[in-house]
Amino acid sequence: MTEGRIETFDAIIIGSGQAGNPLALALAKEKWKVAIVEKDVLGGTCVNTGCTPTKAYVASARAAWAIGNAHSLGIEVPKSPKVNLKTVKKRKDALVKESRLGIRKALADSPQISLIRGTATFLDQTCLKVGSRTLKSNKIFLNVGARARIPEGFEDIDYLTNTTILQLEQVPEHLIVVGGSYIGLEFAQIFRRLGSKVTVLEMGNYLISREDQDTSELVREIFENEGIKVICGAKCLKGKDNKSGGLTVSYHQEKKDKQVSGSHVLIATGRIPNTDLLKPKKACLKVNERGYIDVNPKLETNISGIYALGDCNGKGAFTHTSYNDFEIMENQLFGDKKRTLNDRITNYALYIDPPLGRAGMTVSQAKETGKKLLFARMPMSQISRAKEKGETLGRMEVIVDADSEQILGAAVLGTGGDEIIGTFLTAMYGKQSYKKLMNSVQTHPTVTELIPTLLQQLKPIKK
Ligand SMILES: Cc1cc2nc3c(=O)[nH]c(=O)nc-3n(C[C@H](O)[C@H](O)[C@H](O)COP(=O)(O)OP(=O)(O)OC[C@H]3O[C@@H](n4cnc5c(N)ncnc54)[C@H](O)[C@@H]3O)c2cc1C
Ligand SMILES: NC(=O)c1ccc[n+]([C@@H]2O[C@H](COP(=O)([O-])OP(=O)(O)OC[C@H]3O[C@@H](n4cnc5c(N)ncnc54)[C@H](O)[C@@H]3O)[C@@H](O)[C@H]2O)c1
Repeated sequence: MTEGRIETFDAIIIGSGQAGNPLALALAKEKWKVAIVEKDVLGGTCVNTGCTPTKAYVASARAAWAIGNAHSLGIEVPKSPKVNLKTVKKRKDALVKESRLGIRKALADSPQISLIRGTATFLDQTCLKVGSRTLKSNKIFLNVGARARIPEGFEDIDYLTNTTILQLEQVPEHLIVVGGSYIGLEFAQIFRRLGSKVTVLEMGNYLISREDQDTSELVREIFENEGIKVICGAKCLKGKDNKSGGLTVSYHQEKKDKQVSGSHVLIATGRIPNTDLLKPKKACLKVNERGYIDVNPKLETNISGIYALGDCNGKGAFTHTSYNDFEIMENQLFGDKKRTLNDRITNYALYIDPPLGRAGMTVSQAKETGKKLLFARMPMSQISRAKEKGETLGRMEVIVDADSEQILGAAVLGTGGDEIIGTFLTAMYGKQSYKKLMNSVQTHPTVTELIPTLLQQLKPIKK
């Protein structure tokens, strides 16, 4: 099986992601001897090629948009600000570096932790190979994350992914975005606002297909009003690098073969877990047909002593879900063992502008439960704070179980939606009757202060 010297640890963590780093520190605090293995830079997707850099770009894009719209608030500035993508990138790089250095320092400050650079592959259920080293432990925690999925027909062209688009120093002339979901939409609006012509090609009949169709249609309207071309029902089949420069994407729509050419193509067609790199078969680790490692609510895999956390277990695909996996693991190891995946309420935000904050079920999902439902919706155009800001696009909506009076889900597409959604989420975690929130007094003038009014307007809806 293994040859040479074997290095033994109390725990081995693979991947310095949103679960791996805090777990290493928590185990070290309990005096465990820990190895954390990372094949790339520290911090994983969120820090380097996900949340931090994209939200830094969202802020720059928002500044460009605000200047363009300042005249509507009585501020006279040139309508087309000059965008310097090199400076935008430099600001982003500094933020990323700061986070990465923070992680490096925290890990280095603990004598219990060995940071091992390289790709880990299983040799058996307790041993891993990293370069020429062999590591052994009875506790192995996998936090290997995911990478961009490149569809067949695009492998050989000069495409961009969420990683490489963040290295550009010139704004693309015409960015074609393949995939109209979270990654595609955030980048589409960022680059439109920074000055690109943008075309979004989405295979499904509507954008962000996990949302209710009318939410998706409202997002499409907002995008089209900003000059983004949205083409749905477009199955992208292949890409081609043009001899004269630029690229062409061929797609199938309404039974016809069509094409669109642009200067750059971003592939945003989903993620695949990095579990293949681990050679999971060597450990007899059960991986599903999409490559995700099967776990139970305690994050245990089919192999005793091996756990999977974060995007690679397919139970969440967000930074907060990965971090929550760490919290569950810590509780299972050192706490009262009561925390599990079953406690988690779905929540996330789509960082377009205005943002979409989401908690719990969509209306379509709530209807599928067969419960008696109450529903209310309020347009942002009726909310004073939104009017004062001059940001009246979008709406708030909430869905309630009529019998238990508990909130099943909420969506806030509108100014501050990413923050406002937290009010609904808190009530949901508290398992309170919606009437508690309805009878609360919220601060004026905020969008949140209209949540009690929204709840007063709840009406039964048909299943
Ligand atoms: C463009 C983009 C924007 C996003 N924006 C948001 C957002 O706004 N909000 C949000 O909540 N989520 C967002 N996400 C999702 C979020 O980034 C991830 O869910 C989050 O980073 C959790 O990842 P993780 O901890 O599972 O693993 P990761 O952070 O991906 O870390 C896995 C680490 O494991 C390493 N690794 C993999 N295999 C091996 C191996 N065999 N040996 C050694 N090391 C290995 C990798 O190099 C990597 O560093 C975004 C994602 C993308 C791509
Ligand atoms: N704000 C956030 O929290 C945030 C932001 C970005 C990414 N993320 C995370 O990253 C994950 C991945 O995001 P994503 O947007 O890449 O993936 P996704 O799986 O959400 O969407 C991929 C989209 O590409 C489309 N598609 C697939 N193949 C296609 C083809 N050949 N032609 C045209 N369209 C095609 C699909 O229909 C789908 O709408 C998300 O699940 C999310 O958890 C989160």
